[in-house]
Amino acid sequence: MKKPDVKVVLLGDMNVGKTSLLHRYTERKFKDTISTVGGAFYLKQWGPYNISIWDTAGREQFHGLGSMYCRGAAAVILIYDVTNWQSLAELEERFLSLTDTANHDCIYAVVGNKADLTDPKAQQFQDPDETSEDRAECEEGRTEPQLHKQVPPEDAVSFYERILRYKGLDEKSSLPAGKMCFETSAKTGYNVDTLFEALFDLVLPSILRKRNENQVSPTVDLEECRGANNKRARSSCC
Ligand SMILES: Nc1nc2c(ncn2[C@@H]2O[C@H](COP(=O)(O)OP(=O)(O)OP(=O)(O)O)[C@@H](O)[C@H]2O)c(=O)[nH]1
Ligand SMILES: [Mg+2]
Repeated sequence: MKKPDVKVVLLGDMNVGKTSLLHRYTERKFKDTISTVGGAFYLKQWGPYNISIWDTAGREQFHGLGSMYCRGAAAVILIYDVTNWQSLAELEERFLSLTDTANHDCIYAVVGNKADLTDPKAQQFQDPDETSEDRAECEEGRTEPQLHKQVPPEDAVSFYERILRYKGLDEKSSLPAGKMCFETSAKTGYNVDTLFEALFDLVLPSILRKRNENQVSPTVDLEECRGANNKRARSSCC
């Protein structure tokens, strides 16, 4: 298996659509999901780089695993459901502290999913890479968005600003909220490529730094090491 250059982690409460977003991006379809157990990852080839995208479980019982999944992350996508205000509150109360193990220069995106339920633009969007069969299935029962958006975009922006404060980052020298807050629909594909690809571009410096560090760090010749250890072992046993 190829070695990932960087890690991107999806975090958020159960049912917000983390797995569906990953399916939409990687498989170009919206399919049935079952609540994630533990976590799972997908390896994405991005030009010459390999990016691992980690899908985590939102259920309370797996909460303890979150900080393990975030260890060494170059980007964390914090996902809420636009029709559920509590899912945004949970990001701050339960999930933000899990990112303490992420890289010091980790990038954060705040994503309101299920925009198709509230926004005609997101509802009418068509993923150009979706097969006609998958699209027909998705179109079934399509009606005008009827649900009330419980989370206005300004609340997501305020949350992003609080993330920067929590991380001790200066707002002026950090990526602006306007660039890091998204509304998506895993169901129609609205903004899904935009989200992942914007992040991949932004983690590029992290990838290059890591590759550089690997090049300059002294390499250890295992064969030579083994030889030396054998010699030492031999000499100590006599
Ligand atoms: N309308 C609509 N429904 C969605 C969207 N994304 C996900 N869903 C539905 O929301 C439910 C939960 O989706 P999942 O992707 O399993 O949610 P999750 O965040 O991975 O949940 P856990 O694995 O339990 O943490 C499923 O019924 C999905 O079909 C979306 O963009 N629009
Ligand atoms: Mg899931």
